[in-house]
Amino acid sequence: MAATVTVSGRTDPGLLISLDPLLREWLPRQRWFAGKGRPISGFSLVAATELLPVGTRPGLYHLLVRARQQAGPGDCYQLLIGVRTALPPRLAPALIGHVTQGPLAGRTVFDALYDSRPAEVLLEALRTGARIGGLRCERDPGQEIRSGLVPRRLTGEQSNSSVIYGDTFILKLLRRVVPGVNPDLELPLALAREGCARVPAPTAWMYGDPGEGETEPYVLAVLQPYVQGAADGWELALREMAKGEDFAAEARALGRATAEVHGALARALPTATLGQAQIRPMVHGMTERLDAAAQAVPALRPYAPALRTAFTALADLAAEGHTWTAQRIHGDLHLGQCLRSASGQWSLIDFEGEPARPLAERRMPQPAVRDVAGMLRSFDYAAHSADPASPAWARTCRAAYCSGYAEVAGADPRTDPVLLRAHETDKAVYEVVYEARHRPDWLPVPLSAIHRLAAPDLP
Ligand SMILES: Nc1ncnc2c1ncn2[C@@H]1O[C@H](COP(=O)(O)OP(=O)(O)O)[C@@H](O)[C@H]1O
Ligand SMILES: O=P(O)(O)O[C@H]1O[C@H](CO)[C@@H](O[C@H]2O[C@H](CO)[C@@H](O)[C@H](O)[C@H]2O)[C@H](O)[C@H]1O
Repeated sequence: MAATVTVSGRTDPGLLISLDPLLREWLPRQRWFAGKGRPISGFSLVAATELLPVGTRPGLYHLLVRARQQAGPGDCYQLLIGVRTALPPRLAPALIGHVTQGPLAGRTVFDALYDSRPAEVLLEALRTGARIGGLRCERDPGQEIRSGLVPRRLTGEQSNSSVIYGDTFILKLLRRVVPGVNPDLELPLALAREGCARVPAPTAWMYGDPGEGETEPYVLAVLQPYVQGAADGWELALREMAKGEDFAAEARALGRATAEVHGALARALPTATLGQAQIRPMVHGMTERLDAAAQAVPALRPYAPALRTAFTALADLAAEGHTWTAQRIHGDLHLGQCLRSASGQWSLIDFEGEPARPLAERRMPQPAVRDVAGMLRSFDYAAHSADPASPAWARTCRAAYCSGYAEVAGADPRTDPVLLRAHETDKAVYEVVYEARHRPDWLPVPLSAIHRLAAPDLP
């Protein structure tokens, strides 16, 4: 591959002179930008690598850029910046802007993932296990990657950005990145070692060297086999519900798949026992999140005292000496993270956890019921986003999912209602904040669950 490294971010602030005014406008408009609603006060370059020289069509920079917002260091984002003299019409949606200052003055810069050549450069780096400046690729020697696979960008709103290569592989480029082990690579690798076929095994991945004052590398991208002809659980559930079809058999299969993945994770990675000393901070975290959510979303406030009882009930059980097992889990499981292949097999994807939480927290062993609660919420979401809402549909799916889970795990999550209610409440509170921030029209969906969770004994 022709890529050369000619730029080190720490010694080339000139690049940011060109990009700064454009990124201030463009970055906050991206779905994956985590700091919405707070103005950007400036940028610093964590790393910059020239992958294709400026002047070729296109020039290509790989950047790790920290966006400062108010106090604190700010979040670091991975950007692939294409550089051309002018954009062809097909790349119009990728436009970042026309540069008026600094070394790129007179050029047009754009999100290079929209363009095929940059996507090919990435695949070639992964295929060959390349080391390019601060970027380092590794791959599973047991999986073949053919060269020349044709890329297409995955459209649709995502937390990150993905490119599909010849319907054979999918590359996920992480957008908001932090140094350290990322569960989106760590867990699928562990599951592959364990022989668990429910999760596509990583084929190749890319690290970025630590920035100044940092000790751990960044996980930047993961390539994995593309599940062809797959439909995600959310699409399927809505489709079946609209036809008046039962989804119980699929919900049961999903319960079984979840339990298989949990079993493999418990075998592959450390587990822990949670007693009062561990439950107390967990409950404290749930309560804090509830309080913060009630501050941010006024509609939640009337329910807060009743919701808090879901957490205190768990603390009370722990105080009585009850213990629970914790293990590594998916961390943000919902119907959209489940893919059904053309042959009807379910896979789970996207092990990043809730992206807003600190990495260390996301990597801690937790009760597996947390994932179960995520899926139960998802059936409820599907049922209450339909018009008219179908609570009975949700009830059937939720029961079938728990039964399927129990068939494999040997224990039904419903036999621990206090733990389950605490986690469902915590998830619904998270969803209220998520929807208020990202999709205000959807806010009534988690709020209807909040209403039910606050009065659990109502029919
Ligand atoms: N292995 C795969 N095979 C087929 N499609 C996939 C695969 N992995 C992800 N996808 C598709 O890409 C979308 C985004 O992937 P995901 O890992 O959830 O990224 P994000 O973190 O950006 O939400 C999924 O909703 C799914 O449609
Ligand atoms: O898939 P992501 O990692 O981006 O997860 C985030 O976005 C999800 C929505 O796209 C959000 O999920 C919520 O909405 C889903 C329907 O769109 C529903 O199935 C989920 O149960 C509900 O939580 C997720 O919470 C958020 O982290």
